[in-house]
Amino acid sequence: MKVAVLGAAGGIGQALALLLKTQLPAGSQLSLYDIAPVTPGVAVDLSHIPTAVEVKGFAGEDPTPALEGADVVLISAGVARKPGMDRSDLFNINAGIVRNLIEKVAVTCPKALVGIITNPVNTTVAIAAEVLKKAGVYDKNRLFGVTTLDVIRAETFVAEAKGVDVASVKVNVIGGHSGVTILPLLSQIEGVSFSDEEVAALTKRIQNAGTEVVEAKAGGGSATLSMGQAAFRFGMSLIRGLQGEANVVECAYVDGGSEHAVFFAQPVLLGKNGVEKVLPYGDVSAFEANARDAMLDTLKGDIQLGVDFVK
Ligand SMILES: NC(=O)c1ccc[n+]([C@@H]2O[C@H](COP(=O)([O-])OP(=O)(O)OC[C@H]3O[C@@H](n4cnc5c(N)ncnc54)[C@H](O)[C@@H]3O)[C@@H](O)[C@H]2O)c1
Ligand SMILES: O=C(O)C[C@H](O)C(=O)O
Repeated sequence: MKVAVLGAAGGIGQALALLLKTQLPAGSQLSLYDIAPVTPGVAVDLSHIPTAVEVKGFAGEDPTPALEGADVVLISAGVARKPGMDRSDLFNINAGIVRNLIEKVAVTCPKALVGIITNPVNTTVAIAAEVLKKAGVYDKNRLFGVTTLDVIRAETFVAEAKGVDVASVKVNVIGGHSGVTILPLLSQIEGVSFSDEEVAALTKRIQNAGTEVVEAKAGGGSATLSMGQAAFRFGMSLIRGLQGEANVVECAYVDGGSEHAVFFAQPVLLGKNGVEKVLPYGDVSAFEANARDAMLDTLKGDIQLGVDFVK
């Protein structure tokens, strides 16, 4: 198994690379790429950790050597928010970065499963899809927007609020990855109940959790450590699916034939070809149905921005 991390010298990239180096299956290869010249050094640093995972680092303008033979590509290359910014404010810089990297993926490892972390995810995933279509290699089952951070936040905040074991809390988060497009389905969580006020407050906190971190870091970036963990969880699920493990399910932002939007985050069954099956997200409360319907114009607008960028 070869996993490539693009943006590997960054806050997310380094946290993710550390987790992958320590926990990828024995015999795996970890390939780190970033424009930052420090990247080969990050790889040397990690290579001193005694696990049976080979690490190589690549810097410079061309990610091709890092992508050769990759089974999974996780992309966190790009700029992060500062206080006062929305994720959409990152579009001007990150759209071009994702386009250029995906152009190389299309040529070098078109069969790889690609997870996009770079914001604005609602738009960068659409950009990636259009680039892959242009190159004639688009397979909707192999492209994912990584929304796992919303899931782990929801699990953490629910467990805190209800005083239950966090390991027992499972939450589907549907829609997209920004503001009102993040919709945790709190009504489905087994063993706990919420008042209307609690639902409203928890939903808002999960939607604003990225901003909570951006403000707490006071200009020093956005979530990196929790995102490293989220990307690791998602990347490992992709790998477990590729290896033929049964019942590997994660919520992800996919082109899955949703009735709501071309790209929509919901639970997907992962397998040897990426998305094995897009699963129904189940029953929702009236509050959740309203919130879902109310987000759709925003989500569709975000997607269209990505389509127009590549055309
Ligand atoms: N999907 C999510 O839930 C989620 C969560 C947190 C952050 N993010 C996003 O992830 C991205 C990265 O965040 P971060 O905190 O790691 O930022 P960071 O600034 O710490 O790291 C970004 C890295 O990307 C590299 N980079 C820039 N342009 C590049 C290019 N063309 N090719 C290769 N590497 C390039 C930089 O050198 C840097 O090392 C941001 O866009 C952020 O908004 C997404
Ligand atoms: O909020 C951000 O800008 C980063 C990320 O999307 C997050 O949810 O933490």
